[in-house]
Amino acid sequence: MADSNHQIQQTQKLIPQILAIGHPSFFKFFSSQYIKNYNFINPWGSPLPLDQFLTTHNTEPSAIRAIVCTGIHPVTTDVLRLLPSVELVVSTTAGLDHIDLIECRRRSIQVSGVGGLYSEDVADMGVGLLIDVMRKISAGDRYVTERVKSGPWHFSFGSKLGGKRVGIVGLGRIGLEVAKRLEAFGCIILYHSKKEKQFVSYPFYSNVVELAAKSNALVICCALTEQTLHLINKEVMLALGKEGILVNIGRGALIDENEMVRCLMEGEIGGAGLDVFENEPHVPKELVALDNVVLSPHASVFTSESEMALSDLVAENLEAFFSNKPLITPVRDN
Ligand SMILES: O=CC(=O)O
Repeated sequence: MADSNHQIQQTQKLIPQILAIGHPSFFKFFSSQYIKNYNFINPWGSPLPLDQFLTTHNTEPSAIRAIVCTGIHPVTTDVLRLLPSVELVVSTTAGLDHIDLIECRRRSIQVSGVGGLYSEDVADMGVGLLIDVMRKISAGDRYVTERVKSGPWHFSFGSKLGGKRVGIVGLGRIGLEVAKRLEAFGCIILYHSKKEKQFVSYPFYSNVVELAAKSNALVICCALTEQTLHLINKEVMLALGKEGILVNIGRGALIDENEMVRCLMEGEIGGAGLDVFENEPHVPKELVALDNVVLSPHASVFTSESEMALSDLVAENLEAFFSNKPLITPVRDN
């Protein structure tokens, strides 16, 4: 018995202990490929506070040098404080609003993100939602399957995508992919970003209200920060106007959701395609009833291909860190 305890302790020393913060499905998939390399300690679903959880699982907090997080639970200063030896936070998400980056910087904790891993998938979803709202694909599906099964069909017209002016809010990796796709559909691209990008010729608007006033649709794909919280407020929505469409593939709180619901109910904007919500998984019930709104369960990053690539990328970042090499996809400015 003593021997086997000793063996377990030795193994724990050799296999890095990693705190897994997030839904177990990713860790299950990841472990199916990299089970031998890492020992994941996942407090998901435990009612215990993290410190008690670690004690109960015989884990010495100072043995944990890395965290992998999937964005469902925040990596706060309090979490980091419990782990005095953490030197790396690996995020499986494009958005990093769940990580206290300031505390990481203060403690010189490295952070890795996903680079451009999801950009195409998220952009596809953004364009898909826009087309769906404009051409009423989901509304048409409900019309055919739930309402008028036997005809005759009298379904209201949608609107043409080609020629529309689309304002992209956040011209980062995802925004650029959205722009590329919509240009191919014949749309005119305008944008708002933290800074003007010299490498594109699209018109830049430092003011989102002005961008909205010049756009038929806004596609929101910027990061959620203190500065961008409720960036899309009543003024922006009124400027977008009664025919205007909002697509959100960023984070729910980028839009003032109560105001958006009111604008949709009162016809102040024309429609919305939403992959994200302010208090997920809560979705305002008013949205469910509207035919000019298309809802998606925060799914833009999820494809079988991206899951596979993500798993490899997380492993590569962990491997780089544990071999004292530079991270593959470090978060800049951290
Ligand atoms: O929303 C998903 C992500 O940020 O990766």
